[in-house]
Amino acid sequence: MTRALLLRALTKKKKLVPPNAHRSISIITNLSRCISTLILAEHESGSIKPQTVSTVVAANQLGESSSVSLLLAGSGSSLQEAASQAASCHPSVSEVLVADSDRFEYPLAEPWAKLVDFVRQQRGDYSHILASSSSFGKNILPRVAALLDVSPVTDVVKILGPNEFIRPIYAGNALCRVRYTGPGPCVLTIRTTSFPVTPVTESKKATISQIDLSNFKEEFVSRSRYVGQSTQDTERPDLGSARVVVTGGRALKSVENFKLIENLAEKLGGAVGATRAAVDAGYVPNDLQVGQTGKIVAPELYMAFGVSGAIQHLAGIKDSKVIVAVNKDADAPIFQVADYGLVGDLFEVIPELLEKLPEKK
Ligand SMILES: Cc1cc2nc3c(=O)[nH]c(=O)nc-3n(C[C@H](O)[C@H](O)[C@H](O)COP(=O)(O)OP(=O)(O)OC[C@H]3O[C@@H](n4cnc5c(N)ncnc54)[C@H](O)[C@@H]3O)c2cc1C
Repeated sequence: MTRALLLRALTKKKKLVPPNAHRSISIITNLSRCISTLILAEHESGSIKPQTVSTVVAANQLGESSSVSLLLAGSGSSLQEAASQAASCHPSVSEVLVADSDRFEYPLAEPWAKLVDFVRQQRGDYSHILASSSSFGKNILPRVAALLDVSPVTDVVKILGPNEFIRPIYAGNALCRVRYTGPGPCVLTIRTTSFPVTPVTESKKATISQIDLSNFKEEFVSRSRYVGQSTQDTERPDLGSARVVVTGGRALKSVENFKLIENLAEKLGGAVGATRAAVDAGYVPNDLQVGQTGKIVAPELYMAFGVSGAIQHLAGIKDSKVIVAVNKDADAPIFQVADYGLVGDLFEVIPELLEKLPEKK
């Protein structure tokens, strides 16, 4: 592919997306009992996070007559704002449960896991307990499963029925069909990039209930301590849910050079990603790592510069709608998965793209 063609393709981004990009998932279900799902909701600055809404979409696929409850914990006015938003985030949400206490100011796994068990005992049995496969969900749900003495099913990418799921194994090189046969509840983490949220016209507001925490014992929260949180650039979209992701690999060679990737991401209104080699070399912090041991992304446009295409990296990008790769090695494995590939030196290509792409609107 020539540079001129790549540039033309990028300036007409909309056309890059194939018509079948938003795949529909067919569901086989033999539901015989009512499905009642509790979802651990993530929120920030008074807003529910997009991955929680994707988890609601997944919950809907467990069965036709499912009821969906969202559990929000935290403290203060931002929690109540998030709860109010959660109540209308998707028409299938039937109830929003709010645990308002200083003890949940930070998302520590131990008190959260105890809270889930507490809520389950107070509000009745749930057939399913779900969270997204984010660091939040992956931290808490295994503890919930251990408390309930059940085995969790992690990283679900497709739901075939109330107890039958598809999940990736071997760094995404194989898909495994899992049937959960243990006692209830069925505890799942959801790979949210596989459950896109489609716009819904119906608007409905779920009821919001405050959880009575007077019997929630203090010793439940004593084992872990919040130390701190560092948040990167908040101007850019979240890597996990961005429409455009621009990723740089080891070939960038320095922190200084990595600014080329950041400038291009800025121009395209996208998020910055990195390979593990780039992270290990210290060019960017590790929360930008994409891949098997980093973030899973599914943007409309994924651009990889100086990325070889190791399987561990590809495991994190395979759901991207369009993949563009620039690498000076024509045999680099990334070209096997790229929709558009350009054999070239990124230090020439990126400045040219920066010059010729129109300014962000
Ligand atoms: C258990 C495990 C988990 C892992 N998890 C992850 C993960 O989550 N994410 C991840 O990314 N990796 C992961 N890795 C590492 C992975 O195997 C690769 O080592 C890594 O992805 C390579 O990064 P890279 O493509 O930047 O570097 P390299 O493999 O060194 O590739 C650099 C590429 O840049 C090209 N290049 C060089 N100069 C230029 C230039 N000027 N212009 C254009 N192209 C140029 C080269 O041709 C080469 O293809 C994991 C590995 C293991 C064992």
